[in-house]
Amino acid sequence: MSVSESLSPRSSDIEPVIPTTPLVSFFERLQETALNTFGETNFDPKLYVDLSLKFDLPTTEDAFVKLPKSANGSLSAEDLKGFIEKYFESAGNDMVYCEPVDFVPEPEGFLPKVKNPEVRAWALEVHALWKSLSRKVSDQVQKRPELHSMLPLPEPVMIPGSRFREIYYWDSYWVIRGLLASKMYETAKGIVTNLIYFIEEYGYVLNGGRAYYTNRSQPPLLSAMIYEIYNKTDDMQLVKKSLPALLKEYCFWNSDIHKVIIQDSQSCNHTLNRYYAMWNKPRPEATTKDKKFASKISNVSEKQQFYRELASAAESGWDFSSRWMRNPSDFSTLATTTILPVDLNTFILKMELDIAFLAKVTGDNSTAMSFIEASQSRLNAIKSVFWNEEAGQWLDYWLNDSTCKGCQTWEACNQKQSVFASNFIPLWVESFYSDTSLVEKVMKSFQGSGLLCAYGIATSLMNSGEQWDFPNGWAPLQHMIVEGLARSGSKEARSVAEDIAMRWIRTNYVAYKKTGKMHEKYNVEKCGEFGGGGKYAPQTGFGWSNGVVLAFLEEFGWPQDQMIDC
Ligand SMILES: OC[C@H]1O[C@H](O[C@H]2O[C@H](CO)[C@@H](O)[C@H](O)[C@H]2O)[C@H](O)[C@@H](O)[C@@H]1O
Repeated sequence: MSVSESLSPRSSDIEPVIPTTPLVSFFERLQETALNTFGETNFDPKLYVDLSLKFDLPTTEDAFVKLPKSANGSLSAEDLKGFIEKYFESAGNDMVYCEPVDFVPEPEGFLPKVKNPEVRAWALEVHALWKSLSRKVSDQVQKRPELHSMLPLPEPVMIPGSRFREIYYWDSYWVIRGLLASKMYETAKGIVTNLIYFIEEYGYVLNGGRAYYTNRSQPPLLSAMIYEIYNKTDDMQLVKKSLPALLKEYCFWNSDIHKVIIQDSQSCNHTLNRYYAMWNKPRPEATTKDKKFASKISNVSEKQQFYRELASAAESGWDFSSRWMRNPSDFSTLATTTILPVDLNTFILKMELDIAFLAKVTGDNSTAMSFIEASQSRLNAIKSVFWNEEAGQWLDYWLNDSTCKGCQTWEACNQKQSVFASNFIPLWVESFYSDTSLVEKVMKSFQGSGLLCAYGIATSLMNSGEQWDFPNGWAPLQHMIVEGLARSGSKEARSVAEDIAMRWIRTNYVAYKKTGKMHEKYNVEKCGEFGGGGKYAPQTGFGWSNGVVLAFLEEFGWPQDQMIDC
């Protein structure tokens, strides 16, 4: 029996939906009323699901239904504003600022390779941003959780910033990489403790720390966080505490809904994974928008499926992208659950390798062996299903349908021929470095792909208007590709990596000087310009961008007389 078969719970429910709380349902009603009353201008639906109640839910609902309505059922903006002020705490009040225990303005041994004084001064400013992003869940949430969508957590968190006022799963990996460069090991461990707490409570790491994020996860990088922290701190206690949680998380990703079997041309079966949210309704943080996107779908089960595709795209972290659409100009053709994604399977390969490593250091050789075997099977699967020799890239694989009963036969035409940054993510994992001709081929393919722009790596080649597409560049994608090239063992690849890191640092620096802020995403065609598109206004702060700048400066440094302006 394989490691995933022996660990995986067999769910009989193939279309699972995790129920939401009465509070979140009420917030959704409030959100819809707010849109109808205040109008579209500057409307952010997430604001309404991030409020806290001042009184209990029945009292608040009672006051809500008693609000005076005109003949056509509408409320006055003044009445609704007054109601919100009287009955709710503002969004963000459920977290309090908290000074990180291990923050010092200039840590000893901070970024030793950064010699240029201007770059060093800026890096210290970015380092200081940890103070503005550090929060602790308020005591009010711990005392009366039923009044809040914020979930209680044992340790402080780093929020991404702006409208993202809670912890996020995959963002935390790059936050932690930055914290390690900032020598803030205790803060990094606290973040991991929170994510482990999610696994203990829910069986997996939630998309984020809110009651409306309990129906899906995000790209699984917890093992990678623990691996990085252990390498810097040798903290065996942390490893021992995390292993049971990692095994549980591994089961979650290998549950029936996430698992797909593909039979290759040699009749060999491969198990791979996909994103699959346990939700078939509008995402509460975007109910008003999701209903609008679904408005032209009249069939009830097709509508439910569309909502599942939306939530599954959110689970992928790439919400939203032409990558998940059958027809990139029609958002209602989202088909996330019909795709086996290259990056998700790379993350699970990394999880297998990390668990094997962490089990070995605790002396648990039998777990280590099983996970080495699991990683070898996945390597074969990645090669057989995703690798495309002609392109020199790993391509997402489109399933024949999303039901995934039994196994599907591999067909070359099901590899998606479009170029996405995710096609190069496997190079982030060391398993591929021993094949020097493969590294060379992938590097050449990347250089000729069109993704490498003047100020970083574009997410795709298509300008669909979605945020996970051209011309946006995202910190996590820059980091994984740069780190993969830099560690691959090829000298040339390392110098390509350094060049990309410098382009990215430059544009982050110039944007910071212009706006005073670090941004969630950047426009890789224009120096110092932040990204746009998508379904919400561009955000600042910003956890993963700060983390990647610090990690790049740690790895490559910045020479004394190298200019940083564009
Ligand atoms: O509210 C819309 C979506 O917001 C999140 O996604 C985006 O921000 C996250 C935090 O930086 C990031 O992890 C994700 O990659 C972004 O696309 C949230 O994760 C989504 O679930 C949510 O629908």
